[in-house]
Amino acid sequence: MNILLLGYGKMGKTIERIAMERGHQIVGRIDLGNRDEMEALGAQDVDVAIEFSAPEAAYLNITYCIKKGWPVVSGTTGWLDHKAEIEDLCKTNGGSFFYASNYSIGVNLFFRLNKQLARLMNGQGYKASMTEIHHIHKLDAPSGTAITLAEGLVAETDHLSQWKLAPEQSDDAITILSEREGEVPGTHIVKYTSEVDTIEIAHTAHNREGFALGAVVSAEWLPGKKGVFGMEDLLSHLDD
Ligand SMILES: NC(=O)C1=CN([C@@H]2O[C@H](COP(=O)(O)OP(=O)(O)OC[C@H]3O[C@@H](n4cnc5c(N)ncnc54)[C@H](OP(=O)(O)O)[C@@H]3O)[C@@H](O)[C@H]2O)C=CC1
Ligand SMILES: O=C(O)C1=N[C@H](C(=O)O)C[C@H](O)C1
Repeated sequence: MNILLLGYGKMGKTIERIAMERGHQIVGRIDLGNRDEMEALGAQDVDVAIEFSAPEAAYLNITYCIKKGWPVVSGTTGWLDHKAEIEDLCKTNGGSFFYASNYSIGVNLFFRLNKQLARLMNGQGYKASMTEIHHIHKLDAPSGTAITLAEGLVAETDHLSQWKLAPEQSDDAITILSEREGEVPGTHIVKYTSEVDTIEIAHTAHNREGFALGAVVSAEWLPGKKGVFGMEDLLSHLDD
């Protein structure tokens, strides 16, 4: 496949390597300085765009791809206030849009475990909290993954209705603590505490390979499908 990379930083470069190892061609590597190269590409030049850029850039990048008729896989976090607009645009234009806050298979299994644990813990008198730890270059907080975990947990917990970023807190919210340390690729911890004990589950990424492989597999899956998709569509075979 001919893949256009929108965002050529830590993730863009890892995705490039994995995509080439899987036999794909990279037809453009776009960052802030060379957007004219993207504008020179026609509808037929790109089979799929993979977008890992920055919170302030994602909305325009994805909009551009959809209007150009390119299927687009995005993993950029920190812009989801505009996701409903993108979904509408995709449907209106008959486009193909795939989004995940985290493309790693392990994290997507962890999302399911998180919801199962939340169902078990509901009404048992524990206080839930979450910690996410990432490298010091990360622009957004909390992480997109932490938001997905919090939404899953809140949906399964009767007395919770929202999340808050620490130090903010309230009785109806799960608090997310965001820590930034060195070059940590991504760690997420969900914790339940009572007066007598603590139960916690954690996912620790050792590098960016899992995120990048998931994005490339999603990009292989998307072309030819119309609409808005996510990891639950890609991984639906896990339910069999
Ligand atoms: N969903 C997932 O599984 C994962 C998501 N992410 C998310 O992906 C995003 C990127 O992460 P990462 O690669 O680590 O970040 P980097 O900062 O390493 O790379 C971001 C890249 O985007 C480029 N960029 C900035 N603005 C634009 C623009 N307007 N158009 C095109 N490119 C632009 C930057 O260019 P320049 O250098 O010129 O500024 C840079 O090359 C983040 O939002 C992160 O949270 C990360 C890992 C996994
Ligand atoms: O910025 C990162 O690095 C990561 N961002 C994603 C997020 O915000 O959840 C996914 C992963 O944790 C790495």
